[in-house]
Amino acid sequence: MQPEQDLAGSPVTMLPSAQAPEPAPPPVRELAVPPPIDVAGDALFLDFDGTLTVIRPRPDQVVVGIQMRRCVMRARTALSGRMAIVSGRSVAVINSLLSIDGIAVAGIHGLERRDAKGVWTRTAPTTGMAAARPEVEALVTSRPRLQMEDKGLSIALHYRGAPELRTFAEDAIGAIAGRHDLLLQAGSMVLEIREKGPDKASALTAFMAEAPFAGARPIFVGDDLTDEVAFEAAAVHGGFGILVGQPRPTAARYRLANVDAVQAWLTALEPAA
Ligand SMILES: O=P(O)(O)OC[C@H]1O[C@H](O[C@H]2O[C@H](CO)[C@@H](O)[C@H](O)[C@H]2O)[C@H](O)[C@@H](O)[C@@H]1O
Repeated sequence: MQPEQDLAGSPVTMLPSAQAPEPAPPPVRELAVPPPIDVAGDALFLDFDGTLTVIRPRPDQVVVGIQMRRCVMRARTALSGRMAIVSGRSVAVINSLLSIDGIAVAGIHGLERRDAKGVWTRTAPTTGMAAARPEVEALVTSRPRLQMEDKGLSIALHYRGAPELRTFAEDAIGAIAGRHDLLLQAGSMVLEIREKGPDKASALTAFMAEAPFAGARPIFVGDDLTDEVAFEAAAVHGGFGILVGQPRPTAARYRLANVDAVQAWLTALEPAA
């Protein structure tokens, strides 16, 4: 190996990359189980997939358990309506899967929102998304084990059924996002191209500016990487996040192990004094 010269002119021996020291991974904090919900002062923001429902091989296989639905309804009543679902799914899909009349929902990661009074806010679709759509269709035609989920304001490319295609999918969808000026967002074995605009953090912030959420302490419960910004937003508003799943570097303050633990935590909510 030839020594190279550093800026001061001294010879510097370059290590082959195999010998270069790996940066230490960030330490993973062990998080405590969250305290009970305070029904007098808390507002609850719930992610959907992986939080209220167990992850399934395909998005259309998901169902909400009867008991979980009851828990969510009971919590909403106990919190005097200070509850919203904040999901990557569309509001329409949340409505049909959860089927709770009038519940506040932010869908497609915040790009659409129906508030507690039933008022809608929706990001306008761009021509970029329209131009990207046939390109994603062609991609999935070329690799049928990838799955396309068209949500209008975003298109998800799922590789849960073909994990070995992850790098291919990242490169291909990344190029499409770049060509059409769309955001690329990674989730749980999914890559999404989406319109620019609100995310889960801004959705939480928007709810917190309105009745009946204003003045409450926000708690955001979620499992996915896309929930991290909402954990941070909850903290900014004086609350905290609860990570669902395995420990990982996170902005959440507490952790629940899985969907069953979320249900148990919701079931144990304290009645108002
Ligand atoms: O924000 P969320 O409510 O957690 O939604 C995130 C995405 O969830 C769905 O995909 C994920 O769940 C599927 C069903 O369990 C699973 O098959 C997929 O691999 C996961 O990524 C949903 O299909 C997406 O649209 C949401 O963005």
